[in-house]
Amino acid sequence: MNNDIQEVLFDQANIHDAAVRLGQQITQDYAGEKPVVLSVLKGAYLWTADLLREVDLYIDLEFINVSSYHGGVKSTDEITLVTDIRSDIMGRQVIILEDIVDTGQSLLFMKALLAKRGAASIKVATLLDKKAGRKVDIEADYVGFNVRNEFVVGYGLDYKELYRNLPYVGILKKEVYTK
Ligand SMILES: O=P(O)(O)OC[C@H]1O[C@H](OP(=O)(O)OP(=O)(O)O)[C@H](O)[C@@H]1O
Ligand code: HPA
Ligand SMILES: [Mg+2]
Repeated sequence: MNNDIQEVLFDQANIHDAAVRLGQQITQDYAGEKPVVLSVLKGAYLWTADLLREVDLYIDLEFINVSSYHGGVKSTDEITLVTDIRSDIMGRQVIILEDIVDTGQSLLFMKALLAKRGAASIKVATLLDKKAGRKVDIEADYVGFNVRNEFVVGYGLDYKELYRNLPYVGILKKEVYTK
């Protein structure tokens, strides 16, 4: 599996530093509040575990599963709500946890859904921000790292459902998905 990686961009130590930095910011920004944290499956599973252990707040943790890439390297431009949340978010402060914001379409879909359901505020904490990939005008509030316009895998991010268990984020060799 490691042989399919062209370059390691962020290792475990880098990611831990980002979790500490963002965890402290979120703890300060939401002091005295009890936000709902919405983790976006599957990609955000490791980021959720690492970031939230650096957040010193009472939080409600919820999971939502939206899918756009369906395993490939390109957004299908069609967002599917695979599993919805069960709790009522009316009047709540919501923090969405993403592994990556790329075209921005998944995020736009979720923000619209949460706004329609009456969330009081919606912010986004993403490990990776691929600004060059954007197709819609949307930004994350908390960003671990900016990433260049390459297809990356690892630490939750997949290609054909594989590589999510790599302990780092790296660029997938092009030959893996062009052959
Ligand atoms: O900004 P976008 O272009 O919408 O891309 C970002 C989203 O796409 C990926 O999810 P994917 O659809 O691959 O589902 P997964 O998390 O289960 O892999 C990623 O985990 C983000 O949720
Ligand atoms: O670069 C990426 N890698 C894996 N999944 C993704 N989903 C959006 N962008 C990416
Ligand atoms: Mg994916």
